[in-house]
Amino acid sequence: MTKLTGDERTTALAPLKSSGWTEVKDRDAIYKEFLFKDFNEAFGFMSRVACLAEKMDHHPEWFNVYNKVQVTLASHDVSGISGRDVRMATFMEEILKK
Ligand SMILES: C[C@H](O)[C@H](O)[C@H]1CNC2=NC(N)=NC(=O)C2=N1
Repeated sequence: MTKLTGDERTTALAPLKSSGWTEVKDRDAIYKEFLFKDFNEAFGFMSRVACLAEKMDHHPEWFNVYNKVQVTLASHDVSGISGRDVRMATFMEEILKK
């Protein structure tokens, strides 16, 4: 995996930022808080992302309490944001629509 920098990073993050993702202050990572109807919905979301995470060998940092899922995405191997983070965040946005 390759760390995204400069214009490439800006371009890749633009659509995610318009979907509510923010850049983490003290590290090169992106963050979003998802709110669902209830725990069942929240955990269903996490289950689907978990399947992708295993397939991609790329894992979110996340915290869940009841209907809330707080997600931080970063690529540890490159200490920054890679295309894998963009792909995973994009997947999360797509499954919200289903
Ligand atoms: C050994 C294993 O393939 C690596 O540690 C993978 C696992 N999952 C990962 N997840 C994330 N978010 N970043 C990584 O760099 C990463 N690397």
